[in-house]
Amino acid sequence: MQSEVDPLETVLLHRPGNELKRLTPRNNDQLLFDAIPWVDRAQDEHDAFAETLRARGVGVLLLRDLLTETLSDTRAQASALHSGVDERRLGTEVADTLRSHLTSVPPETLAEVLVAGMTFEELPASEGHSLVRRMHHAHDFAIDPLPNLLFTRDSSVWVGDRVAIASLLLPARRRESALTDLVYAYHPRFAHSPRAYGAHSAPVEGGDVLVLAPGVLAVGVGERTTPAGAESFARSVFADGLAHTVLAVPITQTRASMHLDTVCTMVDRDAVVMYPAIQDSLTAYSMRPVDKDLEVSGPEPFLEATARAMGIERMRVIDTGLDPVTAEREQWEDGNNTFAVAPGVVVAYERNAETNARLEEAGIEVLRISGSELGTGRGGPRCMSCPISRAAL
Ligand SMILES: NC(=O)NCCC[C@H](N)C(=O)O
Repeated sequence: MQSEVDPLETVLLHRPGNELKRLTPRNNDQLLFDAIPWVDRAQDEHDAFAETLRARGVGVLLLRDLLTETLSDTRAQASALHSGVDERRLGTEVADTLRSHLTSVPPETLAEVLVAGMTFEELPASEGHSLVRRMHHAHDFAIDPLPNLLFTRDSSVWVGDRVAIASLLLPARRRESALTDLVYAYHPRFAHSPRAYGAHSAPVEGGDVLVLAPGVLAVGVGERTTPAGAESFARSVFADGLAHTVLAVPITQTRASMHLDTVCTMVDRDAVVMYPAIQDSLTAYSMRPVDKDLEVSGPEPFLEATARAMGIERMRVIDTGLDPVTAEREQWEDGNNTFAVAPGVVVAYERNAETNARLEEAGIEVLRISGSELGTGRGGPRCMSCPISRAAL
């Protein structure tokens, strides 16, 4: 992975499943969804997204399949039970019973529990006495569901030939990286993939990381990725020789702009689509390696810093030219969260008609998908995809 826009070869997606059926008006805020999705329709939309990618020759890997295959390895199973069964929540009696039950189930069932979670009423029966069982409500979660696993972008990031397991900030998402970590550690397909960064480091989420060009990364710093996360990530990629410049890009700490890719994505080798409201104010600090340390300069305008680091004359911004209200509406609905499958070819939600029209006027091919249900989790095509390999041109 040398750039955001090189022709996509293989991508990791997660087809949403029963974990979405756990969302209620009482828990959706905490589980980071803005509405209650219609699950069958969300699955249809996701199938169409995967088919759009396959039709372009992309190899689509589904996280659920990889996880099930991974869990046939007993070391992976032990590690999954360690991260999935929380003794602090369950107490020793329930935790022991649950662990021994989950050790005896087939890998598909274990994968389902790890992804869709388990309520107290679904716990296996036991002979022992437990205050925990008596006092918890039947619908409380013994294992939390992971509805945001859909957004595979955020829990791991490939840079060059290395995979970095992201360190997710919010409790509702933290366990996602334990699952991706497991797949990369034990699935035969990834057996010898070298690692970068690690899930226990300072917070960095994949939606904040843009691979702008060979050796040049941008990392959004805002609601999810912290300054410490951006700096440690930069130190780690410099130590591994994966980059010569990392740009730390401050973004507003709001839900609308939770990651850098909600306001800016690359659509061509030298072009981005960007939320107009931030175009003139976005800045970047440049980090470069010097003698085992790093040098920090800036802040300076984002577009100048990126062009210089990439060695191009200027970064083109597809000027959506939208009036502020339409721009705000389409940004909220992930209009700027496009997913490049090749230089100048992106997948985008069809509902953002104005942004898509401007992209086409600028010569970008837009592959439209519907996302009215998928979008209830507040993420677009880029958020829902983790590119694993792109053809280096
Ligand atoms: N890269 C992204 O912007 N991902 C979208 C994540 C949405 C998810 N509901 C979250 O709040 O983390």
